[in-house]
Amino acid sequence: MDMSTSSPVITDPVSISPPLLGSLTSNMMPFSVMSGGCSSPGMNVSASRRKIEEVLVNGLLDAMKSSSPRKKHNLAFGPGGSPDEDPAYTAWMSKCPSALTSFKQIVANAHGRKIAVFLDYDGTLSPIVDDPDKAFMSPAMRAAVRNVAKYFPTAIVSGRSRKKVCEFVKLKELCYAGSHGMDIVTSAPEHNTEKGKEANLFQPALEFLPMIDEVSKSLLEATSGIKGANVENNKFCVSVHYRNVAEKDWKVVARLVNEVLEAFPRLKVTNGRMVLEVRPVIDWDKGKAVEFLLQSLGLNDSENVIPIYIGDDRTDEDAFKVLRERNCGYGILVSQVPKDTEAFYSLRDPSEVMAFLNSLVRWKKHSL
Ligand SMILES: O=P(O)(O)OC[C@H]1O[C@H](O[C@H]2O[C@H](CO)[C@@H](O)[C@H](O)[C@H]2O)[C@H](O)[C@@H](O)[C@@H]1O
Repeated sequence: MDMSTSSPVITDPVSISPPLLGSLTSNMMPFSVMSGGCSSPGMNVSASRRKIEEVLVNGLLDAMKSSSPRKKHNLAFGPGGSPDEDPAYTAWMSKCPSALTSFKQIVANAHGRKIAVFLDYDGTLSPIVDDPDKAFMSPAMRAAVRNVAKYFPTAIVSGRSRKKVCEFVKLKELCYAGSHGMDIVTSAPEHNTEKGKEANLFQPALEFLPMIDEVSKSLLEATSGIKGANVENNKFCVSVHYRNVAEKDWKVVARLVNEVLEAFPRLKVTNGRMVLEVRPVIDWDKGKAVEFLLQSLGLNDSENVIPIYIGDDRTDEDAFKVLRERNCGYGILVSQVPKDTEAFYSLRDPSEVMAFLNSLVRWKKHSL
């Protein structure tokens, strides 16, 4: 079932951990053996195991199907169509209004306080494209981000490796958190309010580096026969892209990822936009990365600092949640379809993100 069409509000699936398979199967073994009916207990064990594997693979497949409903909705609008024609989208906008039309409200609280800007990369600063190596940022967007960073402490928080996202963004005046926040450099000196502090490197999953290399190779090998599959090593996590894989083969992708992950109980799978993300099971995400950045940049004073986080993906929800729970700042979801979100506001696409960033700069210049 394609969940993207079953409900007007899309609930992003929770992470799926194939390593669960190990504990589930070992717990179930005695039951399978004792349940009898089959002459060989071994056969029962493997039948149970196969059943559980099937459940996990199907769970992964459901998550894959629901992870990128945009195309379908765009098609529904027809050529030149707009989300405004979709009543579900209009209803959702009343809960998660446009950050552009709500701009005055957003900055109303900011007088005398400091705004800090956090930006996701793919789907936020660059449009989603078929080839992950070609997700370039436009020069106009780069200029907008550069200007924002002149006036506000600014960080990119991406699922990409830090190196790759730096190569795309090409701006020195920012902080970068790559690998979903597992690789952070705080090096924007003019915004580091803790004077004299050296640029910091923070890598909470350092011990996983050899494991990630290994799993990346295994995934590459396992999926090499699937047309359109693409494995991207993001240093502390690995992306298995299926955007260009025929839908009939998605289950094979799910099965192969599941099989590879059986040998890596300390890794888990989450899903993004047409991508399965393999990462360490550590308690670290983009939300934790934002907290870390606020702390290390001397911006932890929730009375006087307003963090704004803009992102489009399931992984950005962790950051939106942190801001909501701290009761400080705003999450802004980039989406053209209604989604369950912890964000307060929304923007439709990277062009609206650019307009919002430019508005922030204009507002700041006026208020100086
Ligand atoms: O946290 P982000 O900066 O948003 O990174 C999340 C993933 O983004 C990239 O994949 C997504 O964008 C690709 C290019 O537009 C697209 O082809 C793919 O389908 C999307 O999932 C990146 O390639 C992944 O490694 C990141 O994890």
